Amino acid sequence: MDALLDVRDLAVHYRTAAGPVRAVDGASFTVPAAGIVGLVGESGCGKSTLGRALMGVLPRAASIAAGSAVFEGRDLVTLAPAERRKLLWRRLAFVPQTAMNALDPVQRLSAQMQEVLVERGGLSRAAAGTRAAALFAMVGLEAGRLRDWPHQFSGGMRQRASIALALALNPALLIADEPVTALDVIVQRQILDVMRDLQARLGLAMILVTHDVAVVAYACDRVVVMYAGRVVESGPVRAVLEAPLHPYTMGLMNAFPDLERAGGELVPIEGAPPSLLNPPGGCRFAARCPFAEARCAQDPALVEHAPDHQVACWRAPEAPALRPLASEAATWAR
Ligand SMILES: Nc1ncnc2c1ncn2[C@@H]1O[C@H](COP(=O)(O)OP(=O)(O)OP(=O)(O)O)[C@@H](O)[C@H]1O
Repeated sequence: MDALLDVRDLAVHYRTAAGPVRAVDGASFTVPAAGIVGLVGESGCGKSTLGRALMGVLPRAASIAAGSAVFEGRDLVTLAPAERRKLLWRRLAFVPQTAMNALDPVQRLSAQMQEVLVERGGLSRAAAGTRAAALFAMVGLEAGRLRDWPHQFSGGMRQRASIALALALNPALLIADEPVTALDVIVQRQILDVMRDLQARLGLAMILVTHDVAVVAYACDRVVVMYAGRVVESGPVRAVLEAPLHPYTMGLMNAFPDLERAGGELVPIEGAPPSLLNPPGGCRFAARCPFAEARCAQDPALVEHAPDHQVACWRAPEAPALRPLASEAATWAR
């Protein structure tokens, strides 16, 4: 697989009074040059931190402690800030967790577009106006709405506008952090349709950070499942979601309603991810895993179990026998 981005053993720590919080603790995965990769896991598993580390927009208390993230042949971890800034918007763009963070509430959309297109992209004002209208059309917004202020937009429209803004300078990789989380299901689907359509038309790569496995199933080509700061399973969406190898992936699939049809029993995974201040040794999911055994006290490595399908679970070879059990609510009851 030709990787656009190759993340290896990436570790990101927050400095706190109690010691380092290992929010990302040895995460490895690749992103191909085109297609949508879903980065999925429960709240607190380190997805947002990972996305922000790749973008170079970590909060002050956080820093990359180890690993690499090679994007178009250059390691984002060691890249000088000035070099990294050159990549932002042009090669690498970001849609932050709330669209209101992407949009400036005190500027009309047209001014925000101009700022990116003229100041960062070097377009003339006239060319920027044409490009802004085309970008709005691409995400399904009327060009006339460029004159509006962000507060005049609905949540879905704001999300469309922030995607248009992120795509302004034709990036090769777009990282979107929970782009549909605050929206109702119908609007979620519309935004995901826009993202899929743009991916296909423009041929770029996207990383879609989400806690919702139904979003991954609906919109993504590949999936990277994160648990407690680590990648526990990754591969093509179909392979991973139709035949999950990790009990955490199996559990996530029971815990979310399907975007396309209602119904079906939702079974939560009891408990919560461990604190990343002092992560447990061995498999980090073991404490919540209905299939944990003595050997799970040892840390399972992320290995290629099937072509292009990686998993970190000692019991992955038994997955075909575990899957039917994992779909029963009783298995997860404590
Ligand atoms: N500023 C911070 N200081 C200390 N710890 C933090 C900080 N921000 C996040 N963390 C911790 O880092 C871990 C990962 O958080 P992160 O937000 O990346 O997870 P997430 O999977 O994206 O969850 P969410 O969807 O809730 O944002 C969590 O344990 C969280 O408590």
